[in-house]
Amino acid sequence: MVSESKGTSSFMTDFIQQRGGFAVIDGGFATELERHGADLNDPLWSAKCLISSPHLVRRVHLDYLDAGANIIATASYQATIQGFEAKGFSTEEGEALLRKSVEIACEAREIYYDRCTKDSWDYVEGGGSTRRPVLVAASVGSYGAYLADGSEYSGEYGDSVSLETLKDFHRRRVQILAKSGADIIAFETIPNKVEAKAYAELLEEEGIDIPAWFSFNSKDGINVVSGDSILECASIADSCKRVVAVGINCTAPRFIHGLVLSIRKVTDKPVIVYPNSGETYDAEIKQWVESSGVRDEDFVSYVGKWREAGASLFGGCCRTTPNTIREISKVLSNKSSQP
Ligand SMILES: C[S+](C)CC[C@H](N)C(=O)O
Ligand SMILES: N[C@@H](CCS)C(=O)O
Ligand SMILES: [Zn+2]
Repeated sequence: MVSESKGTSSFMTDFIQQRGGFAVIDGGFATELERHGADLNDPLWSAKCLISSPHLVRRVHLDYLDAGANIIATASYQATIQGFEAKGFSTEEGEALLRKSVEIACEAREIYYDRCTKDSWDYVEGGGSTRRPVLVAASVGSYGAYLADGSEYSGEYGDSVSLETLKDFHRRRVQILAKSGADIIAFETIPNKVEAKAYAELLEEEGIDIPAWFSFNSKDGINVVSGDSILECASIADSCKRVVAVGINCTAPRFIHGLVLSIRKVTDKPVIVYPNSGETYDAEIKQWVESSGVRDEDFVSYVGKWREAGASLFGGCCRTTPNTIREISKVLSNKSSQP
């Protein structure tokens, strides 16, 4: 969609500007799959549904579009060729499943557009009728996500996993997703500096011609989960010309404000935030535990502050729902219409 580097660099700022200064991302994808009855106790986690229930994947995308999302992320967070091969699929079949994750999201977008037109939900701008544009973001989870042991929340891969190992691990998936019809690649829940570096080098070496966002996770509001400095991590993202937004996801809401301020110190690129509910993930049982009592409403009440701190893309991650996204959309639209 965007092939020139100039086009890539202004891709997200233009999108945000056209939307009125902010954009809304979707919420917990796996969470909504589970709400519809999916059992994600599997090494592929949410990506299992690409095989077992693609109709549910499409349904979840539509739930988030109906809730007001401007950007939907594909079911490929834990979809890797290596993971599919471990299930007995061929390399070609694994590659096809990756493409399918984007195809389903694009289908959902078409259904949504079609409904908007038929139901006249579209809005009128400059006299002509138009519809809310939606971006499809191809999700790429970390090597730790593939390990399926929750190590995207520690970022500790051991000494045997080098920068080159990580680049080789992600290379083919990134190549496939870049040519899949997605508008942007969402590198999410990045737990450490070396993986950010691997992504940045891959984007460059492979001449990836669609934009990307880098989103890190933190459990103390100061560093990313591995203990690496958020400033260093965000600087890697800032230096990579394909990266059009930098931020934080799958992190407790109470840490977001400080992290946005830190990221702002090292980049002028749009800042993206999509926190989780504040609960903790138990990888043994693949369940979220220890509710901190953060409710959708509490979460949403922080959004204005995050915007003041310099963020412009907002959504939710694990354990957030279409309700969260509906509330975020409402809060932001109300703020924008205020004098
Ligand atoms: C973002 S976490 C909740 C994803 C699931 C994890 N990688 C696992 O497989 O247990
Ligand atoms: N977007 C992912 C989770 C990232 S932590 C999913 O829900 O599949
Ligand atoms: Zn998450």
